[in-house]
Amino acid sequence: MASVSISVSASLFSVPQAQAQGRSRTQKPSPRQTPNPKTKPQKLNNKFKSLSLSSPPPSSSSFGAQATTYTRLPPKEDFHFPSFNESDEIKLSESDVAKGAFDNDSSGIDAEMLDTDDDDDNEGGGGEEEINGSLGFQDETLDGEIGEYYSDGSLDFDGGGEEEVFYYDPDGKLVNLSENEVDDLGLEVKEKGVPAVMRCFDRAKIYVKAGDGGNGVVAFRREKYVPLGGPSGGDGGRGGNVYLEVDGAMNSLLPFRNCVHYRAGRGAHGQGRMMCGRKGEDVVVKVAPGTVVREAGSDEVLLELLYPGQRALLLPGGRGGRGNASFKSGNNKVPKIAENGEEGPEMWLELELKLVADIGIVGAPNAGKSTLLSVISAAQPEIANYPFTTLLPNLGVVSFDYDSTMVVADLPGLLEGAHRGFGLGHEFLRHTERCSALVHVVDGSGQQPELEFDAVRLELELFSPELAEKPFIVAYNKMDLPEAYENWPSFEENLQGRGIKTFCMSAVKREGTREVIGAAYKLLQETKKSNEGLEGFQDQIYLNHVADMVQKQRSSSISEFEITRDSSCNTWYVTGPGLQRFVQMTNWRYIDSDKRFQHVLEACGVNKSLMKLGVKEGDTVIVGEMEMVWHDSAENSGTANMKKRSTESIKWPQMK
Ligand SMILES: Nc1nc2c(ncn2[C@@H]2O[C@H](COP(=O)(O)OP(=O)(O)OP(=O)(O)O)[C@@H](O)[C@H]2O)c(=O)[nH]1
Ligand SMILES: [Mg+2]
Repeated sequence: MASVSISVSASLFSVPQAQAQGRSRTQKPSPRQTPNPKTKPQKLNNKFKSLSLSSPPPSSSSFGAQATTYTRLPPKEDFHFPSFNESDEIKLSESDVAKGAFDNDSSGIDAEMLDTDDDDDNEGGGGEEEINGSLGFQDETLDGEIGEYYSDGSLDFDGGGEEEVFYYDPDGKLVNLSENEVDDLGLEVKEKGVPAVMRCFDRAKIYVKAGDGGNGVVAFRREKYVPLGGPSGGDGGRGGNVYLEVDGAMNSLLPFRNCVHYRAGRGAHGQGRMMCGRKGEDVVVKVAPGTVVREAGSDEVLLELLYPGQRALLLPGGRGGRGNASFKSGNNKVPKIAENGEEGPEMWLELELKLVADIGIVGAPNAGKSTLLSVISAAQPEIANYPFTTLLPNLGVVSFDYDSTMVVADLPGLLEGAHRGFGLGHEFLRHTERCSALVHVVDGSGQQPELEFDAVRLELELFSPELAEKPFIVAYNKMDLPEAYENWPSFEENLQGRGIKTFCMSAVKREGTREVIGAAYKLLQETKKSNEGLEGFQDQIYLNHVADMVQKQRSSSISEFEITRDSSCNTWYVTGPGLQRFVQMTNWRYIDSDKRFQHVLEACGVNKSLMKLGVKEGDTVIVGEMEMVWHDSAENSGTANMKKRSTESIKWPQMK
């Protein structure tokens, strides 16, 4: 293994890796490392200013003829910091993680960045730490301990006792703290995570709110020659609904990075002359096929939106408040009462995308997965001779003829230990859960293709046993290379001995790819056949159950309530969804609202229950958001009329 190529590969693929693994603040920096730059951003920025900008992102073409597939990371001695004196160019990863870390003036890298002294040079430390951080990757030592390599060749172990954190104190002095001390000080040390574009690719958190209903109004008809025209206040309009719709053109949840809040319009208020308010505008949130919806903080899946065109009514808008025309009755022909519009429900949602692909291409980094996808479909994924070229899944449509097509997903490479968060592939493995079958690409030119195959299989099994049970075929790639050609017979024999269907191909030369994809299609057909019964059923999935739940809660009876008492402050809490909704919709500006409120409390038994529980004169009673004071003077008056007694006994509302 040529050292140059390895160092380059390592430096390139470790860029996203360091991000994906999110080196935590508790990880111990290597002895030569200077403090975590995140603890002193100013220094880091200054450093970056002096180091960055002028260097055009170099291309990978001049490197990597020797790059190899890794199922585990290269040994420490093979890894060294790339020489920046070379005229060779380096291609930075798409994610621009390390953007700015290299100086254009490549007569050499900044001396401080390559500083191999053990001193704690603060000024140079920011740059060095960043380079180290971005180039860090993990390896397993002989005794199985997990360590992290850094570009200066140092190895750092996770499990080595109490972790340390370095930071600059206000005087600019370097301080080394244990984790506990950091917590005590309440220092905020930012964790490195996966880049936003990867984080938001298949996960999003959004806020949705249905529109509030418009208010009803009190109005009376006044018209020439129409004496006693009567009430004519119109009802408010209904609030807009929130829908979730599957948009076939979307293939990620990235749009939610910029737009988080979705609010439907509120209904217009009613007007005189019996004019009802306009309905609020609906809001349609478009999601990619394969989106799973949960309420934030809950594991329960609310919806699975799989097929383009599917539309779910998620939150129904609030009902419009009734105007006084609606309250006209034989007893009260001139009602001076109208309702507020009902508030629209709101919710934070967690969206998770699981791509809906028929076939998933899995394998170790650099095995040729993207090359295979580019050959069998019109997709043009990035292909390069270094691991982790693919940072996000790519989709391609393979069409055999007009009728038979299938969607194939090329996923980021899997490393041994991916289930523990090594590399990137694990982040995206859930996308294979919906695939009907898998194509496992193996780099035949690797040193031990069988081991590579087994390592990736193990990762799949560790991620999810169901995934490992999916039907799969193996595509042994790079047959055009002599090493692969030589290894093929033993590989084939080994796998066939285990009853695994194996094909050989050269994706670059487009040889053998048809057979591979033909076999994958056959597998797909077989799986579809066995799932036929289920598929028809899936199309009939009812998607409005969340809205139904909301409606059900809305229509819950007003007489279902609970009374609790806080004896320390003589306060009674009357709670119940029906009552709360009633309070919210009561418009206290109108005189008749008070009477109606009293009447309802009496009718649904709140007053009776309170008296039974021993409510006393002057106690506070809280119903919904309304706070009132209890007066039991009417009880002493001895009137037998409950309604009247209630009206007199409690002076509603007495705002505090
Ligand atoms: N010689 C030879 N090289 C190949 C073949 N297939 C792919 N390659 C090369 O292998 C390198 C990696 O190919 P990719 O398709 O990017 O590999 P990948 O598995 O998608 O890699 P990641 O996305 O990094 O996981 C590229 O330089 C390809 O040109 C092949 O059949 N023969
Ligand atoms: Mg790829």
